[in-house]
Amino acid sequence: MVTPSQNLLLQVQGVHKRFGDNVVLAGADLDVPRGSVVTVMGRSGTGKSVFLKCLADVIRPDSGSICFDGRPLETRDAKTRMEFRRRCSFLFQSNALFDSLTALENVALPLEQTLDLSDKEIRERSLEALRQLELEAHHDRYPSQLSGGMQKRLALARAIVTRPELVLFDEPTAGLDPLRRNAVFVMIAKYQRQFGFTAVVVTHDVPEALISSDRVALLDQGRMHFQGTPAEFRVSSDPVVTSFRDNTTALSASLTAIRSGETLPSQDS
Ligand SMILES: Nc1ncnc2c1ncn2[C@@H]1O[C@H](COP(=O)(O)OP(=O)(O)OP(=O)(O)O)[C@@H](O)[C@H]1O
Repeated sequence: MVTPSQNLLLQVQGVHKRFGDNVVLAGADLDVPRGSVVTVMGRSGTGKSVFLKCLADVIRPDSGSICFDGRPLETRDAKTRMEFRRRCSFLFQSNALFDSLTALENVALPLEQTLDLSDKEIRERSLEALRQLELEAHHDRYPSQLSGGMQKRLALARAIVTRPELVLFDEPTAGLDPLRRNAVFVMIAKYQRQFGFTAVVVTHDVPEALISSDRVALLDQGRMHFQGTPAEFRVSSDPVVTSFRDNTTALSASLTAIRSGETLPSQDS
């Protein structure tokens, strides 16, 4: 049983999830202080997305406890789960925008689904969200008529239009080039400060995560091997952390070399 902490918007303890024989989460914990950006890192396939979906109430854990604002998720009835959906938004890897809807209609959707507002109020609030993300002039465009960065901003406008307290970002930079990746992290930091939401981000982009997060966590073999500040992560002597850091540094060096046209030694040599 989790003892709720006032300072924590989310408290995750001992979450287990398996799919058949595949044990993905084996007792994962995470503390998310109010108003902070917490980034979960880990190797590919370690279960970061599954973990985030458990937080979003999209996947139900087999066991463990997830407390949102002091209330355990597992005991919530339909009404309070609806309330949770209003207070929490999920930004999908793929943006999950509807191609057949305009920017304005995409942003209006969560308002129509979660709040009892008039058509006029929905339009005004949707336009306001577009304005805040500097997209108002494009309100009648379809997602395919927007650039990759604008689509990301549109997805964020849709995620914040209900004024959520918690925003969950699943690989927000997936498929973007390095410049656009930086822009996405800047965007998250900027709007997190502007709107004051709490953010949990899942990413492969370790250098960017270490710069832009208040806290980071490392998921490995179903558990969080590390939780702390980026400064603590940089100097941690935990073997799992050092191995992850070394691999990331090696990968970064290889990518820099490829970008600058150097020939890399063969993997076989
Ligand atoms: N709905 C599902 N049904 C069955 N297995 C699933 C399901 N969702 C995820 N998995 C499995 O859970 C494991 C973890 O997947 P997940 O997508 O969470 O990893 P990840 O750490 O986010 O990976 P990546 O960084 O490559 O995106 C994988 O083995 C995946 O096949």
